[in-house]
Amino acid sequence: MPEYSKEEIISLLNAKGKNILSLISTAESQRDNGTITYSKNVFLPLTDICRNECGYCTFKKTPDDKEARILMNYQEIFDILNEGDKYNCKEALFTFGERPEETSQVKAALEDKGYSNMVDYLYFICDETLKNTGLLPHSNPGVLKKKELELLNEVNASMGLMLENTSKRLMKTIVHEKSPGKDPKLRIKTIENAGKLNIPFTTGLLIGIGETIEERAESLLEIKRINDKYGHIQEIIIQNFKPKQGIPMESWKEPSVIEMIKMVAVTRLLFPNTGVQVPPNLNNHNAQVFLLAGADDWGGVSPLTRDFVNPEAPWPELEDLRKMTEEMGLSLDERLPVYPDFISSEFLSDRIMEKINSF
Ligand SMILES: O=c1nc2n(C[C@H](O)[C@H](O)[C@H](O)CO)c3cc(O)ccc3cc-2c(=O)[nH]1
Ligand SMILES: C[C@H]1O[C@@H](n2cnc3c(N)ncnc32)[C@H](O)[C@@H]1O
Ligand code: MET
Ligand code: SF4
Repeated sequence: MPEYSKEEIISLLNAKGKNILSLISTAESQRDNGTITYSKNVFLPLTDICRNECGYCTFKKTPDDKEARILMNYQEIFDILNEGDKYNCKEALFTFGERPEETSQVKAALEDKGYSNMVDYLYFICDETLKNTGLLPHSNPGVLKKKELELLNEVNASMGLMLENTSKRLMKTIVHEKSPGKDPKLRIKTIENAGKLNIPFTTGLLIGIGETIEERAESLLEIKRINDKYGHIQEIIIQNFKPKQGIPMESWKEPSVIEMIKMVAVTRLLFPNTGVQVPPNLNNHNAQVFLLAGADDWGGVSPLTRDFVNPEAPWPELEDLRKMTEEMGLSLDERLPVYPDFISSEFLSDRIMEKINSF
C-alpha cells in the first residue's frame, strides 16, 4: 500500500479538472466491495446542556432556554428505545453535550436520580438498554478520561468522538474559542485512550469550519497515526458544515461538493480498510456522488427519531436510500453500530459479544 506524504495529500486535495476525475477513480477502485452500509438507529439526546459553545452548533442550549432538555429521564429514554425495538433498530445512539454536570441544573437533576456525574448515569442507561431491549449502545459523549472510557466500554458496542480538526488555530476563532473540549490535544488523547482500551471507534472531520487544506491533510494524517498505532478506528465521518440560523457561523458557506468529494477520496486512499461515512441527510441532492469517490457507509439512519444535531435535515426513507445506492451499481446492507471486523472478544466485552451472538 502506498504511503502518502503530507505534500502529496495537499496536492490531491488541490486537484483540479481531470486530476479530480483520476483521484475519484483511484479512490473508488480502493473500496473493497460493492456493499454500502448503514446502521438503523434511534438518537437519544440525553441532555443539550454542554460546557462548550461551538460556533456551528444549535444542539447546545443554555439552562434558561425554554426549550432546553436538562436531562432525559428513564421513562422518556425507554419510550423511545422500546419504539426503536419495534422498528428493529439495532443502535441506541447516545449523543449529548460535553461534561454537562459542570452546569448546576444538570448536576442537580443527576443527583436527584442518585448519580454524581453524567458518565455514571450513561453507564446505567446503557446497562438497562442491554438488559431490556434488542439495541446496542453507541455513545458519543465528548471528551472523556481513560477511566470513563473503560467503564463505558463494558456496555457499549462502539463509541465515537469527532476529532473535528487538529487545528489549534481554530481555538482562537469564533468556531472553537468558547469550546475548551475542542482542543485537539484533548480530542486526540481521548481517541488514543480508546485505542489503548481496544474500543471500536468512530471519529471524523467537520469540513468547512475555516480550516485550511493543509489542516485537513494534517488531521487525516493524525487519525492515521493513531490508527496505525492502535488499530481501533472502524469508521471516519467526513461531515460537511451546515449553516443554520442563530449560530455565530450563520452566514458562513458550506463547503463545495467538490471539496467534499476530494476529502472523501483522499480519506479512502489513506484508509483502505476503514469505513468512510458521509451522512446522506446533510447532502440531500449530492449524497450519491460520494459513493463514486470511495465512501462506503451512510452512518446512522433512523426511521423514528430526527438528527438532533441537524434537526432541519430529515433522514431519507430506507427505500430511497436503497434506490440511491442501487442506482450506483452498489447494494445496501444494514450493519450494527460496531463494524464486522471488530466483532470479537479482542474488542468487545463478554456482555456485548453475548448480545450480538443472540441476534
Ligand atoms: O461516533 C459518532 N457517531 C455519530 N453519529 C452516529 C453514527 O452515524 C453511527 O452511530 C455510527 O456510524 C456508528 O458506527 C451521528 C448520528 C446522527 O444521526 C447524527 C450525528 C452523529 C454524530 C456522530 C458523532 O459525532 N460521532
Ligand atoms: C455531532 C457532531 O455534529 C457536528 N456538527 C455540529 N454542528 C454541525 C453543523 N452545523 N453542521 C454539520 N455538522 C455539525 C460536529 O462535528 C459534532 O461533533
Ligand atoms: N458534544 C459532543 C461533541 O461535540 C457530542 C456531539 S455534539 C452534540 O463531541
Ligand atoms: S457541537 Fe457538541 S461540544 Fe460543541 S457546543 Fe454542540 S454539543 Fe457542545
